[in-house]
Amino acid sequence: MKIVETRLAGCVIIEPAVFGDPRGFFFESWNAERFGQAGLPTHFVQSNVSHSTKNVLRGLHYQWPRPQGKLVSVLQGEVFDVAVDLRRGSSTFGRWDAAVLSASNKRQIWIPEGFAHGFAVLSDDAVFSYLCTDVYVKEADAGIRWNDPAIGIEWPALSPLLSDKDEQAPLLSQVDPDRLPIFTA
Ligand SMILES: Cc1cn([C@H]2C[C@H](O)[C@@H](COP(=O)(O)OP(=O)(O)O[C@H]3O[C@H](C)C(=O)[C@H](O)[C@H]3O)O2)c(=O)[nH]c1=O
Repeated sequence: MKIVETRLAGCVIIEPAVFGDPRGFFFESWNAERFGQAGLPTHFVQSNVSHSTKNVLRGLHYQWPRPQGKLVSVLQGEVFDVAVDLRRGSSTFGRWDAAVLSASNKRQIWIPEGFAHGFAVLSDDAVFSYLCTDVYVKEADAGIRWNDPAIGIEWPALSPLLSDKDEQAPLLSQVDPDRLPIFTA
């Protein structure tokens, strides 16, 4: 397992050790002991799967209170995956980073609690799978606008298909600061 730092404090890309043979491949998508040794989470409480077609953009979502850390991966297709640090007090507050995750590159991203997360589908369709460190709490579900100029995410050229909720998401500047996560080292 290889860990690659991103521009965002605490957010890392994980390249699992992949074992190929004439039958196909095998890799551990999560191992509490190995993750613990790497300073990554050893406990998840919810696993999610979503299917999306080309140009679908889901995000940018976060949960506060009850923030969710997410270990995300792509089981089918390819996505442009984005994290934005929304933690008040973080050295990388308001900054974004992204990575292309695909079934073929098998890369994962660990997105700590307090980040907004989203992705855009680059392939014909994509199956997205992720583990969360807290459960979904509808009342705590929140989001910011995918194309907020103050954040300046450099999305691939696409005309995104968004949910109504995401279409209407606020700009970061429109969010009550008390509604934003707090950085905890
Ligand atoms: C997230 C979630 C949703 N739901 C229900 C609520 C809605 O009736 C339906 C679709 O929810 P939503 O449109 O919020 O789904 P996504 O747009 O895929 O949201 C996710 O997309 C971005 C990429 C994320 O990182 C979050 O995990 C999550 O916000 O599933 C649940 O029952 N449990 C859940 O954990």
